[in-house]
This record gives sequence, structure tokens and C-alpha cells, in this order.
Amino acid sequence: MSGPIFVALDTPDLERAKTIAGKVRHHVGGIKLGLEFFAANGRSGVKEMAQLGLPIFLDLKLHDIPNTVGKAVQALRDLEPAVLTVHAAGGRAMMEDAKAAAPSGTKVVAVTVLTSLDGSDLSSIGLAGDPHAQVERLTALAREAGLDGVVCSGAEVKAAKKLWPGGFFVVPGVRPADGEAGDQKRVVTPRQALNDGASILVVGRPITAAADPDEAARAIEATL
Ligand SMILES: O=c1ccn([C@@H]2O[C@H](COP(=O)(O)O)[C@@H](O)[C@H]2O)c(=O)[nH]1
Repeated sequence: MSGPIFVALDTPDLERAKTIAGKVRHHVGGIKLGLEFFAANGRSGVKEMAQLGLPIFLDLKLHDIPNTVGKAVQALRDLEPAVLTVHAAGGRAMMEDAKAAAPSGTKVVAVTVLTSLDGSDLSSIGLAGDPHAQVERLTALAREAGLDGVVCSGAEVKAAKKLWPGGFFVVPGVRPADGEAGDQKRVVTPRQALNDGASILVVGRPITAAADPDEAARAIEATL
């Protein structure tokens, strides 16, 4: 993969996704397509975006029983995404089945604790302890399940990498120093995330909501 920035094209509008990708393509290493894009455009939309020639990160955050997730990954095989996500909370067997069903060139990575959650959110769903401990627990589980890496916030990536030196670490929820956090709760700067061990950075609104997405991507790239 070339540059570390994957731009999150969170839109249901295929033409808008193509326009933004076209504008920022020289300043990003790939494009991330998530639930909003996939729900609106499906597999054909992913194929159309792939024609731009940038690596595709398919962020579907699959989370179900092992058989269902394995079959879903099987159905996605021909899209050959560079990166595909599942939720680590689905458990070891689910992650094993996802990895077994994925193409060999796809990195299957597990979401540990969403960057939009803090300690009080975890308490409200019955998970005691801070996000840090939960990220460490799920990173160890993802490693045991044979995945390629995890998704965590920049606040935990250093600890996760210490547990798994050869892992692939995806860090979303990054914001330039003066950036709006929005719904993200565990936020660090792109530079800090890379310093602490991120393999790739996921950047959405700081680029896509900017008046000039190309300039915004360029400015973030210049800080790295
Ligand atoms: O824990 C997670 C996992 C995935 N995401 C995704 O990353 C982008 C972030 O977008 P911003 O606009 O830069 O906040 C978005 O597509 C999420 O689905 C995440 O934020 N946190």
C-alpha cells in the first residue's frame, strides 16, 4: 500500500464518492467504503469504485454467527478488497471463519472498540473497564484467531502494537490538531497515530466535508 491515508467515502451517492476520490487520489493510499456506501450501491458500486485503481478498504464490520460471517465473506471474495473488517466481539470462531473465507490478498482486521465510544459508553453496555483494556483483550483474541490486524483508536495503538509487533493497525478517529471531533470520542492527530504504530489512517470528514478535499488531504499528508 502506498500512502497511509485511506479516505472514508461515507456517502450513499456513487457520483459524489467518485468525484471526491478523483480529487484526492494523489494524496491518499486508498479509499474506504463503508456501510452507508454499500447499503446504497452494493457490490456493483464497489466494482465501479475499484476502476479508479486505488486499493479498496471494505469496512462492513461484519458481526454475526461464524457460519453467517464466513458465507458473507465468501460472497465478497471476488471484490478482492485490500482490507475487510469484522467485529472482534463476534468471537474467535467467527474471526477464524472470516479469515478462512477471505482471498489471500485481503487483510482481515477486527474492530476492537469503536472510536465513538468512551469508558462510560462501555459501562452502559455492560463492559466494565476502560477502552484500553478491552482493546488489548480483543487484539490478543484477533491475533489468536489468525487475523491480520485490528482497528483501534490512536490512544491504544501503541499498546496494541506492543502485544502484536507484526500486526496491521488501522486507526480511524484521527483529527488535525484544530479539527472537529464530531461523534468521535477517542481522537488523536494523524501524526501521533503514525508515531505510535498505525499502519494506515482512516480519514473521513476532515477531507470529505472540507470545501476543498484535495487541499485538506494535502494538508494532512504534509503533517505526516
Ligand atoms: O472504530 C471505528 C471504526 C471505523 N470507523 C470508520 O472510520 C471513518 C471515520 O470517519 P470520520 O469522518 O473521519 O470520523 C468512518 O467511516 C467510520 O465508519 C470509525 O470511525 N471508528
